[in-house]
Amino acid sequence: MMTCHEPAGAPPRALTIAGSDSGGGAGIQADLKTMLEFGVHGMSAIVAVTAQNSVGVHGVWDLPAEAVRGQIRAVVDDIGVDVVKTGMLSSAALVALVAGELDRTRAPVVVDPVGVSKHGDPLLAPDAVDVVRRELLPRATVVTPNLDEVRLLTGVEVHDAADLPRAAEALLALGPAWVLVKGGHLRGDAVDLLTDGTSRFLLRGPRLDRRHTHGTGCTLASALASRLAWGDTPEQAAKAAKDYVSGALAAGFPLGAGIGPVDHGYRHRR
Ligand SMILES: Nc1ncnc2c1ncn2[C@@H]1O[C@H](COP(=O)(O)OP(=O)(O)O)[C@@H](O)[C@H]1O
Ligand SMILES: Cc1ncc(COP(=O)(O)OP(=O)(O)O)c(N)n1
Repeated sequence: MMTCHEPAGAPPRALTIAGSDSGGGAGIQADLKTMLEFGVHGMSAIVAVTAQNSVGVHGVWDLPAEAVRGQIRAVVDDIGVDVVKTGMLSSAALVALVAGELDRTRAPVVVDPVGVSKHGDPLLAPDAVDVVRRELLPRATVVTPNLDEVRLLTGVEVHDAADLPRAAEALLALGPAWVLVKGGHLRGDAVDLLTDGTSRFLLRGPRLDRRHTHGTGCTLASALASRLAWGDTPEQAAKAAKDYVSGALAAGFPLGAGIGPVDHGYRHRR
């Protein structure tokens, strides 16, 4: 276990371990933009490169294990981290590697268990799902699944907001400290449930009828991680993240022929 001193005068340090989205709306690119918006120093370990745009994912290339391990260790062992966020991890071997590397830090870990893209393109191999369950989720401070990921990880089907507590319980049984189940794919209000099994917080936002929603999940998880790095409680961090993603989603803009990105910089364009 490495311990580093947070230098006086430096912002909190956040490491995203995720895939690259060439289109800039999701993945590492969304994470770093969000981290900048929240005033933390964003750092990255790229696990896979995707050729991706507004109409889909056209190619995926995993990085060699050595390259992923090297990036994580370079950051953790010298610079230090106040929070880690994981996103697309692609393969069973890379999920296992990342889970093991998390033991090198005591920082909180936000796990966004990315399964498929908005266009239905797979971003996690089928045989990696069980490794996420067994090796990654027990290390998570907060796990942030959408409803497809809830079904993939637990088999629980969520049809309306009343099903969210059951989904959260099934996820908590896999070992994370907190679960934030995202109800973005429900009808009606966009309701998310945050719980540690004792406290329960419903985060409710009006459903925004927008086409340009690419990157909502990565953005929410990175905002949450950034606030944790500043010392917020999970409740405070999740509320701030929900506000931010709602604003970014309301300001999403068209790019390309398909689904455009949420606007990570919306606060500068008002
Ligand atoms: N149309 C929408 N209107 C308002 N909030 C939304 C909408 N779609 C998603 N959200 C919110 O965005 C965040 C990310 O959720 P979601 O889109 O379900 O994640 P993912 O990108 O992983 O599928 C959640 O807080 C969710 O409630
Ligand atoms: C490289 C990469 N990582 C994650 C995602 C999924 O991002 P998300 O924020 O869930 O956005 P959508 O794909 O659902 O729009 C991705 N697409 N690419």
